[in-house]
Amino acid sequence: MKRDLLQVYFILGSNNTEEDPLYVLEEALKGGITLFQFREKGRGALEGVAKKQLAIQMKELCHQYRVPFLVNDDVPLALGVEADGVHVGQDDMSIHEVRKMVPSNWLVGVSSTNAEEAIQAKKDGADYIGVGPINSTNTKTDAKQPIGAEGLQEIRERVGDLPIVAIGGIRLGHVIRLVQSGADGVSVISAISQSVNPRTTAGAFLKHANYYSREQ
Ligand SMILES: Cc1ncc(COP(=O)(O)OP(=O)(O)O)c(N)n1
Ligand SMILES: Cc1nc(C(=O)O)sc1CCOP(=O)(O)O
Ligand SMILES: [Mg+2]
Repeated sequence: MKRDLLQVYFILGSNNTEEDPLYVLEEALKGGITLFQFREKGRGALEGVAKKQLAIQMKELCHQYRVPFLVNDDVPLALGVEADGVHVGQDDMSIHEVRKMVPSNWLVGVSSTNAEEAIQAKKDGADYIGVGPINSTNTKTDAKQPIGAEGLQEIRERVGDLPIVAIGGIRLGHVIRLVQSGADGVSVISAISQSVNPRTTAGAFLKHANYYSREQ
């Protein structure tokens, strides 16, 4: 995959904002997010037809701005809305199962908290890994212990040039250190979804991630 896609990877579900999620997404797209993941889970999450309808609307918005649309966990939904990829964690469908089900050009991302998981994800053919949690987060109730920039750096040293996005409790002030530690970009929910100005915030994240990005 083009690792630039990971620079500002925004994740959103309807329960991550008090605003209209489509408004928040469009503002983030205008600000310059480079990749999007629909993650509809947790308290009050939409299900069934309502979930699919929101996914379709979000995909259409992403495509207007030429940003790939990925779905978290739910591979049948991703297939049903003709997404551009999926993200799975250690407790979700395995990458082998996912690859058997989805078109060969789809992006498949895998979560990794330590070097062993990251090395396995690389062997299994992940397009990228989501490494975290970097910091503590209120957004994911079952998040593991934070690994910090040091944990990320160790994983980078063990996986060569595998594309990496850092995730978990990331704010603008963390971006430089994370890119210096080997991340190709950062993935955030609340920093953008709860910003008073998601467009400006997304733009600021892009500026930081871009300025410090490594030679490709
Ligand atoms: C980019 C990215 N990285 C990690 C995750 C977390 O996936 P997972 O561990 O499966 O947890 P849930 O998001 O499903 O609760 C992610 N979604 N995206
Ligand atoms: C979805 C997710 N996955 C994580 C992991 O560590 O794998 S942390 C996380 C939540 C990210 O939200 P926020 O940017 O608001 O902290
Ligand atoms: Mg998951």
